[in-house]
Amino acid sequence: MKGVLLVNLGSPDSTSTKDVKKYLGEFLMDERVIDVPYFLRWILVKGIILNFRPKKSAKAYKKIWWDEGSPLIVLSERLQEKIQHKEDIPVALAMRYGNPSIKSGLQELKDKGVTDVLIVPLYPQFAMATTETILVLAEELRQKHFPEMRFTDIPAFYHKEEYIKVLANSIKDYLADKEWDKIMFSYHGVPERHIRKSDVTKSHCNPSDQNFICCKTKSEAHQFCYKHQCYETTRQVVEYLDLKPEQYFTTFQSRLGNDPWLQPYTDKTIEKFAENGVENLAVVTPAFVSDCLETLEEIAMEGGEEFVEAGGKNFYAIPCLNDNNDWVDVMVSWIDEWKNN
Ligand SMILES: C=CC1=C(C)c2cc3[nH]c(cc4nc(cc5[nH]c(cc1n2)c(C)c5CCC(=O)O)C(CCC(=O)O)=C4C)c(C)c3C=C
Ligand SMILES: [Fe+2]
Ligand SMILES: [Fe+2]
Repeated sequence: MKGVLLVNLGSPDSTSTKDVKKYLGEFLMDERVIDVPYFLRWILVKGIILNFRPKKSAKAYKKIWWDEGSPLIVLSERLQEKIQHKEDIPVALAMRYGNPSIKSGLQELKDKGVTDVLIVPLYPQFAMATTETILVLAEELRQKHFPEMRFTDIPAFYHKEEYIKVLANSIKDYLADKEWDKIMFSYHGVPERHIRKSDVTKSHCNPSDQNFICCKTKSEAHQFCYKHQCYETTRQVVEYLDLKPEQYFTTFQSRLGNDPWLQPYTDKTIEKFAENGVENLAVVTPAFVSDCLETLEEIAMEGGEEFVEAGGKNFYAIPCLNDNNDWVDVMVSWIDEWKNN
């Protein structure tokens, strides 16, 4: 029997510093997130980051937490429920870090008699810190606990026409009654090193190149190049919306530590735009399928404040696709395509 496992990033169980510390410990000890040798990672995470970050992050989580729980989890649950409503095979939800775990999601499917699982990482663009770590952990769990199961996965869908269409229409609908000068496409950042590590050609990607020569040059590296896939998402959306070059800009947010991350940085660009006379700025965050700490706090709250303090007037944080009905239909069509094959 066939079944589906949707997988998102995950959130702490609550906004207590203790739960946030536990969650960040699991997240940041992942070798595909902080990709340094184990001993160095242990010192960095357990010896340094976990001593100050949980308190700061817990404060941020408190600002966005809902009565029902973490927005990321609640919105992922709503998506799963709507998909399940339209599907006749079991659809389960799991998180890469925290709860519900991938192991519990697979167990839930197993209990319903599922042996053939479609794993759907809820990330439009591939990154080793997101898609890859989900697939690696799922395979480890399969070998250890679910050897009778067979897995297929939905690869990064940043270039799929139907995804671009729902994303572009969600932007258009949200901004329909608003006056805006520029749309910023803000993607979660990754260290430049991650881009080099994921380059299957070992020589194509140049993550610090601000002219995107490598991203525009056709290469098999693009199948796993986060930077290329982000710019390609922007390119296809602006083409669909028929935007002029001066009406949009791509940036990267949420950096951690002192290594070089993908640039230009969102926070610095928001400030620069306001200082240079942009009055009405809209921000869309296409690396996230569900609204979360990084969109609700870092962009909508912090970014909005920065913009106004630097002289901007109106700041619009465009919601993620969340449980948008057209998005649900696209997901159902991809599941059906696999199911009927
Ligand atoms: C080295 C650190 C990090 C990498 C690499 C990274 C990549 C990455 N993350 C997301 C999506 C999300 N990240 C979220 C929170 C978050 N991310 C990091 C660090 C890295 N992310 C931290 C420390 C945190 C925790 C919050 C904080 O302390 O600031 C979230 C939100 C989770 C929530 O509960 O709402 C998401 C979603 C992507 C897509 C990505 C690479 C492409
Ligand atoms: Fe992150
Ligand atoms: Fe590139």
